[in-house]
Amino acid sequence: MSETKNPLAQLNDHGQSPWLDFVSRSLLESGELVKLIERDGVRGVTSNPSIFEKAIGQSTEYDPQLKETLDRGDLDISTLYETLAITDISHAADQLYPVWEQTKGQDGYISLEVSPYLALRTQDTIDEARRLWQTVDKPNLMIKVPGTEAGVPAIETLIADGININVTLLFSLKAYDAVAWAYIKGLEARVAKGEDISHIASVASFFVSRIDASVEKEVERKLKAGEGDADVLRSLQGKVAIANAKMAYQHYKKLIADPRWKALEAKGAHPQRLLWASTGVKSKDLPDTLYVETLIGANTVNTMPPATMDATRDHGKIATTIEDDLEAAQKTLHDLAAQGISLDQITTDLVVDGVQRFADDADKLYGAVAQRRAQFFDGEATRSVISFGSDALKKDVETETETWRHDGLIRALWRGEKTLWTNADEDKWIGWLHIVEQELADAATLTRFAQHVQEGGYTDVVLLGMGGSSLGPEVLSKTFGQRSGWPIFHMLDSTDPAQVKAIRDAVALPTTLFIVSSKSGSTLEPNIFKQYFYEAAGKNGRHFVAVTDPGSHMEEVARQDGFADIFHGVKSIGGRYSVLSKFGLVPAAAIGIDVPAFLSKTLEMVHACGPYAPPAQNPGLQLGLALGVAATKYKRDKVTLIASPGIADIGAWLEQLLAESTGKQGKGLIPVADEPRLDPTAYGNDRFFAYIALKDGEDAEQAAFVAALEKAGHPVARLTVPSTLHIGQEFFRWEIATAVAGAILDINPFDQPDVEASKIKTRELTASVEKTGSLPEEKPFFTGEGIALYADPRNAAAFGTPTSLAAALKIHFDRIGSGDYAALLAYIERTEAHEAAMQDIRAQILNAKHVATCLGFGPRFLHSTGQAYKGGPNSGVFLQITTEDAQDQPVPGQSYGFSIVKAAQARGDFDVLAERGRRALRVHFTSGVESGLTTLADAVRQALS
Ligand SMILES: O=P(O)(O)OC[C@H]1O[C@](O)(CO)[C@@H](O)[C@@H]1O
Ligand SMILES: O=C[C@H](O)[C@H](O)COP(=O)(O)O
Repeated sequence: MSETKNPLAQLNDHGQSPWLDFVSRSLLESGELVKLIERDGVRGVTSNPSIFEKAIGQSTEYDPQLKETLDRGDLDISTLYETLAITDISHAADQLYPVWEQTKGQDGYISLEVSPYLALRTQDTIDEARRLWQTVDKPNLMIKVPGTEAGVPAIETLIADGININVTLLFSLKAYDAVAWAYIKGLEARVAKGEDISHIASVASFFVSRIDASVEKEVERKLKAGEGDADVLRSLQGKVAIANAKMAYQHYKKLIADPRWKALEAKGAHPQRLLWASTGVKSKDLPDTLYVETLIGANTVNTMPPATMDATRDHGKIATTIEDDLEAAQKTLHDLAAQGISLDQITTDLVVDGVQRFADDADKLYGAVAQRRAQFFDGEATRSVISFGSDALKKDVETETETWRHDGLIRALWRGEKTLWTNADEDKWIGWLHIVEQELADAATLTRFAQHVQEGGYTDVVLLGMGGSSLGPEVLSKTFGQRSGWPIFHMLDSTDPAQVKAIRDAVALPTTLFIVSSKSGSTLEPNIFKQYFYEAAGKNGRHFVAVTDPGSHMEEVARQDGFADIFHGVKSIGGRYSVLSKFGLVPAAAIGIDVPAFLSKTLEMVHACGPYAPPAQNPGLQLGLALGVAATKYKRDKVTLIASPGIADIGAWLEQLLAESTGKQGKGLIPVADEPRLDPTAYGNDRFFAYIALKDGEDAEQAAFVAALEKAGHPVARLTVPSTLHIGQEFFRWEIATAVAGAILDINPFDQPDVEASKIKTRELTASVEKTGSLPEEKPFFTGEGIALYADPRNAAAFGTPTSLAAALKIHFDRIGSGDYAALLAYIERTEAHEAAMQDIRAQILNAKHVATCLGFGPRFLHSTGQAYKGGPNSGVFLQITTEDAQDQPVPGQSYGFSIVKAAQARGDFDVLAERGRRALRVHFTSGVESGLTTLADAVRQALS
């Protein structure tokens, strides 16, 4: 060896291994790392989230790999980041491998940190470390685990697994002691299992410069405040961190002299070396090699950022120093305490701050990856623009976005942490978050089913179900339309006998496939629909399939009656979140929709809304925050849905999602779908508009109307759907948005407590029919003009003895105040003509009162908006419409027909509305629906004129 070693390379001679605290694609590809190893004796590399943020987030070095990866297909942001990081880590491991071999596993390591988001959760840290260890699969990898309280048991378990661990974020002797013992215990556990411990390596990364930076701040504060002894305070600068590290080294010596350690050493264990981390000086007043020169000693590592490494190579003074001036070090620590600065407090705060800093940098890193994903992958999933209408709402949403980012709340949502909502059982209801990937993996089942439908020569498919079991399939069938060569889709979600009969008449029974859909399997309607059509179809179970949750009553029925197939739902998915599970997909497959293509497109939105997507760019989160903040802070709780004609039916699905999820405990979002238009300036300040626009399918008038709404200062979320195949993206976006809005509203978005109440009332009424043969007598407070008016005593008192229907309606409508909504609940056949007639009546109320108006057909809406009407804010004014039915249809096996069921449902509904103190009036048509509708429309006109 003729050449003199540069100072950096001399460190090895003092028993210290220099490691590089940096990694990047160019460092590895340019041969720079190999040069550092060969020329400077560098023996390892460390990375952390901040380092990857610099490498990936602030350069274009990774663009080629990103592009190439995305060209093969979309990935979620964390997988995308990991693909890049793991490529670097593996590459670095290969370049360091010769060092690992030469030093017999003492050095030659590359460290990869577990996600900082997990630093406070033990089991997640263990799972993540194991996953990374297996994925990288290199013997010279170290997994970095924070030395937090949650990290300590993880370290013990991982060491016992045989994984090399770099314990990071250590600041205090106490924390160091805990992790040192975790290492010892982990090794002992291996010995107890008879496993080898000679190949396991670990370092304890003691952070240096951050301590001095904190002390400096405290010293400056004290000097400014004139507290303490100024000279002593000044003398502390640049000394405390080194003193603390020196004490750690003394502790290390004690630990390796402990008999428990000695026993392990005898079995070939490597000591857990102290690694000086955070050795780049943070203060410009301190020498750049300070945290190198003062901490040199046997069996230590110093991981240096490139600048510190360059400075050391250039002018470092290398000598063994770690045990120099121990007394002075002790005095420094004593002086610090005497000046009233608590090192304990500083180090405690630094752990919290360290976790947050790494998480903040990880947020930036994922943000940068997300941006590149958007740039290189034309996923189109994020095309949404929210115009807030006011700076205040915009600012509040931004503040809320920052809270969600800082506190990692979107990840809490994806983990199903129930504290995000009401701490009830929300964690049991998040299966919908992962259903798209799961259904994609099971796509073959649906392809087989589609084939079965085609081979069966079916002309018609009839879906029998309510709410979440029917609204999604309805959107899909209307959005995709009749596919040539595939059966015609029909749906029954009404107990109106005329509607039941209309479906029966519309289909060719011998070539009809019935899909009986009910998650619970116990819902009244699908059960009686099945009885009716099973009889009608000659009890031929082969023409029936069931979609239901495993073990339900419906499954039992399906088995008994020999159904052709039974498809299972997922128990952790509630009805209104089930459209992307078999509940939406079985009917989709039956009418010829390309399910895998549909799901693949949907997955792009799942990725865009994923746990690692930056909150400001997460389309579902942004929509949910806007909805939640607008409702809670600005009373803009009437979510008015406007959709392009080609996807218009999504409004009905959204009504259920929003209303049933959020309308409870006197709070909630009131969805307003398919409402006639009003002059944009005439709307109240209680509206939030959402415009779901089909690209290339926009209606010009509608688009102009939306632009005018924005101009008038209303908040408008514009969501662009690139094509009908993208409709699944809207399902997922809105599911996330609803769950988020639920968190802001502080309700459980996954239960429907008030729907049950009217079901109970209905059951009581049908039970009484069983006994007496008819529904209990009720007394109208007005009859005439072919109608009868009913109300509970409290509501009836408001009407006195009206002289006409119009007079009663006037009293009723006069009860509507600003901020209220008027709802029409029509228990009549849902035909185009009836819908048009009801929409006319709705328009009259809207034009006269300028309040939000809703229209629901019973009993369909009971499984949708019904929850919010009863459990949501008491701002609804309800007009229930019932009719004498011209003709009944029997319910096989029951003493009553559909007409009685529908009447019992309407009465049960009304009773609960009354019980909840709602303003409600029931108009009953005694001479049939057609004349009743004409009479009602006239009376409404008079009442409002
Ligand atoms: O699929 P099921 O269990 O028959 O339920 C139908 C609908 O009834 C409700 O449970 C209550 O209305 C909805 O949430 C659900 O979508
Ligand atoms: O393992 C290395 C640490 O993550 C790194 O040294 C921290 O350094 P910093 O305090 O400069 O961020």
